[in-house]
Amino acid sequence: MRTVACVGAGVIGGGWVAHFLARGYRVTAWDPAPDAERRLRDLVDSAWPALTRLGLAEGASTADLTVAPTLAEAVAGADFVQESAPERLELKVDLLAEIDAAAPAHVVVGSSTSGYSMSEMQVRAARPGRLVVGHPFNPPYLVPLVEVVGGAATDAWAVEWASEFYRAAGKSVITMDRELPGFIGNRIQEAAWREALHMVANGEATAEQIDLAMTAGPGLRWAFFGPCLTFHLAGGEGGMAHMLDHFGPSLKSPWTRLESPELTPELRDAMVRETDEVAAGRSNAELIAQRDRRLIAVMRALAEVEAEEAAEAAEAREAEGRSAEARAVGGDREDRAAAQVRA
Ligand SMILES: NC(=O)C1=CN([C@@H]2O[C@H](COP(=O)(O)OP(=O)(O)OC[C@H]3O[C@@H](n4cnc5c(N)ncnc54)[C@H](O)[C@@H]3O)[C@@H](O)[C@H]2O)C=CC1
Ligand SMILES: C[N+](C)(C)CC(=O)CC(=O)[O-]
Repeated sequence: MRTVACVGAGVIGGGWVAHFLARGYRVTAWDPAPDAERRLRDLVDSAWPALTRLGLAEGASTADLTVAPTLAEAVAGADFVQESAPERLELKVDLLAEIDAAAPAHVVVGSSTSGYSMSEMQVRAARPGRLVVGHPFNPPYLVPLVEVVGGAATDAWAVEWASEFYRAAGKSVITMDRELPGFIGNRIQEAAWREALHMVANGEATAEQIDLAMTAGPGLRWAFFGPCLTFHLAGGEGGMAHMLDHFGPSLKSPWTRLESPELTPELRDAMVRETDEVAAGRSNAELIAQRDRRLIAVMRALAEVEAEEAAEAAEAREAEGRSAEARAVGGDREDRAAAQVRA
């Protein structure tokens, strides 16, 4: 497994390219946009310092990227294909059929779609059995999660194979056993996003307040405990059961407005204007560099704490082993003494 083809090389496709290169794969990319190669190489170059800080696979190099002139040439020698074209159903349906026709017959194809089901997308492919969803999170070269799920016509082996491959390529994989609109991660974050849009639409909160509410509040905890474990602790000694009995009824209060708000031109403009204020003049490149440094800082801090916990657990196991041994030796001595008394 050496070569990955990335079809579509925008924000996500380019992020996948950077990830696979950093993991030591050869990558062939294809994107029909005239300026795609320049954009892709810029993205890889801007991601590389973060990836280098995080640790590259042996021999990993940006020189292992080839931008192919055609889709067929990009996928011809691939061991895996990752599709990251625009989120338009018709486009995905046609493109996946084209990839399927051009890629070697045994090769699995993953789609980065953030919402369509593979059942909807695989309908024109001649060999739909090898098509899976592999939904990443931005930027795919740093955020580990990939949600893997097949469609009605996907073979079980392809889902298994893709999950194993992503894992071997350094990702945290959720293999889903059924299709779920929006998968899991987006179901959760879109709920928060709908609430944010409602609050801006109603003039109840600004983009700045919403971002601070998340980064200084729940977001900080969600980096290591998810919403379930976090709320388990909110129930004190009674845990999740007390938490649900205590706060469950308030879920039906008018706090939440989970129907989507009307995305009026006014709401759209307010979101754009207020988010620009939050960005406070920082360019996209500056924001990406800040985001990547912060993500790495959080990942490093967590890795450090996990290593300390693992060392403490190993020490505790060793101490337990030593005292079990001491008890066994003591018991042995007592048995011998008792035998002498009996004799
Ligand atoms: N942007 C995000 O945060 C995330 C996006 N995704 C998914 O990733 C996919 C790509 O989204 P983005 O990278 O954000 O979009 P994007 O607009 O940044 O990139 C799409 C790229 O596809 C290229 N393209 C256009 N037509 C194409 C075709 N027929 N074949 C191949 N490439 C073509 C475009 O030139 C462009 O470079 C979508 O399915 C999206 O839902 C998944 C997770 C997160
Ligand atoms: C905005 N989005 C729905 C395309 C986001 C995702 O799908 C995942 C992410 O990176 O947050």
